Amino acid sequence: MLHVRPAPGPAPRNLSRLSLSRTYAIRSSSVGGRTGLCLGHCCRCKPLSCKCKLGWSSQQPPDSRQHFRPCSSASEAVLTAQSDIRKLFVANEKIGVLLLNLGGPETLDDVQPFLFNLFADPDIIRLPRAFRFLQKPLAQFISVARAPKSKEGYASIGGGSPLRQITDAQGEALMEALCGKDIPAKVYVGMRYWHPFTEEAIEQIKRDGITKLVVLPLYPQFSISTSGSSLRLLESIFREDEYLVNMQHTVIPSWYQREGYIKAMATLIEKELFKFPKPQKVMIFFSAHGVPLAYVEEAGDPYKAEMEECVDLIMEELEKRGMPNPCTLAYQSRVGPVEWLKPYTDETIIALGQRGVQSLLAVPISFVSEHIETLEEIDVEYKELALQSGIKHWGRVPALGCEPTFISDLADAVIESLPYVGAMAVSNLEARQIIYVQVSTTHESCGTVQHIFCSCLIPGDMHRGRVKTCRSTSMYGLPTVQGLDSSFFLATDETTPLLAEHNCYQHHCIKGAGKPQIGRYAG
Ligand SMILES: C=CC1=C(C)c2cc3[nH]c(cc4nc(cc5[nH]c(cc1n2)c(C)c5CCC(=O)O)C(CCC(=O)O)=C4C)c(C)c3C=C
Ligand SMILES: [Fe+2]
Repeated sequence: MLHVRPAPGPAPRNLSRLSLSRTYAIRSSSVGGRTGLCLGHCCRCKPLSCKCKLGWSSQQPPDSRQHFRPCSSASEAVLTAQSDIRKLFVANEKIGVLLLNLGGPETLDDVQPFLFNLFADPDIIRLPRAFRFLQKPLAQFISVARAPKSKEGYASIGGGSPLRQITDAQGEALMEALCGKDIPAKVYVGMRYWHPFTEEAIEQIKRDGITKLVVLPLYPQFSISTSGSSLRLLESIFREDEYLVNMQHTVIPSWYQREGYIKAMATLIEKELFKFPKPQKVMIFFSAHGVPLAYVEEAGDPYKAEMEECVDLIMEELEKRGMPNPCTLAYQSRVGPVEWLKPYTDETIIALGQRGVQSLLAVPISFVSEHIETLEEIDVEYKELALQSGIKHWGRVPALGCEPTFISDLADAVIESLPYVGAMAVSNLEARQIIYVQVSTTHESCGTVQHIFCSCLIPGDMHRGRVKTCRSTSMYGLPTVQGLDSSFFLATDETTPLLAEHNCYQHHCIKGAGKPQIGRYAG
């Protein structure tokens, strides 16, 4: 079935949630000793040109620790909410932002080992516990078998993935944007499957003596297979490391609903629409990277729900701008024999052609950099398929990359998360069992139920079977919703009975708990 929404679009939504962000904390752990990567210094902190009111010194001494010396007094701060945050969290602190991303092979020789790393990840190939010993042999087998096809793809886009360069540029831009907002911070890039690996970034963070860390996966929507996997790795790194145990941190697990991101996407779409002969007739075709269906249906991955909501928000923004175009959401890039999220992009393109759609604008929606699946799969394969299927006019929206509104919004997301950095004591989290929960708020005045966040992390094994039997310790959701204090919502088997009425908030267990219950945020 096609997920096609004709004009004029979805029911009106309360857009106040656009300002919501979500933060989580990770438990701490240990790390191997590799060289790390960081993106350098606060660009504006040059003598006499430093715009960071509470920023680093204008000097750049060889000892990186000195880069964090506050360079002005609190009296410079204006008494606004943001400047209060600055006063509280910037002075005498060394703030780090860790961007998490997938990573990609930089040369054709990297392709097979990169694929091995990817398939060896139990969040990518989810084997039952009893078969875990097969993970690496299987990864070896699949990576060798897939490498020739993947190499062809990477060869056709210049011999390697552009992901590292783009992510580095985003990190530089984010650092500049933070500095421009008077938050001096160092930005680090930690990739999941290729250099610079997350472990390398963490080593650099330790060497730099970061005291407050914001972890920001560069995936707008959360999936177990992407942000979840990276956060799980980070959690295992943090677990036994003395330094990391004491380093205050927070995580922004997804940010697809942020106003700046939505507006930046709408602007990119708008610009491309006007390249068509009849912009109002163009079908906006959102193509998201797929995940196996079982992730959503069995493991409770919020990816599909977040994706659909994200598309709705972008379409609402376009409607507000006078572009009530029809739109479709489909899922691409499936791998292997199992069923993935549907509708599939290729089948949808064919069906749209058969239905007489003349103009299609492809929008890559699950990733904010150009990569093999935009440059090869969409630009070459799907374009060809569309033209063969009778579609006359084809266009593609570029990935956000370093688009200024987007980067500025990421900087705001980091700043908004600062009050939550370190709010969670690691010791409180021992022996908790985590389940998936979806947290919603019900507006007393109108009765509207509004989705707030979906807690997700997650050792993968806990997704199997009934929630009540899960054994893993892991994620803790921290909703950063206006009107809530910074106490934590710990969705655990143990805390579930403790949840009691609290204002108008409800929690729903996605799996296992049946009926929605009135809950409270347990601090
Ligand atoms: C939100 C984005 C992504 C999701 C979800 C995702 C899930 C997922 N991916 C694979 C298998 C492969 N992915 C590959 C590359 C790749 N994947 C993403 C993003 C998501 N993956 C990106 C951005 C990239 C490209 C990186 C680059 O080098 O440019 C690949 C390798 C390429 C290929 O051979 O096709 C594989 C394989 C699975 C199995 C999965 C969910 C379980
Ligand atoms: Fe992928």
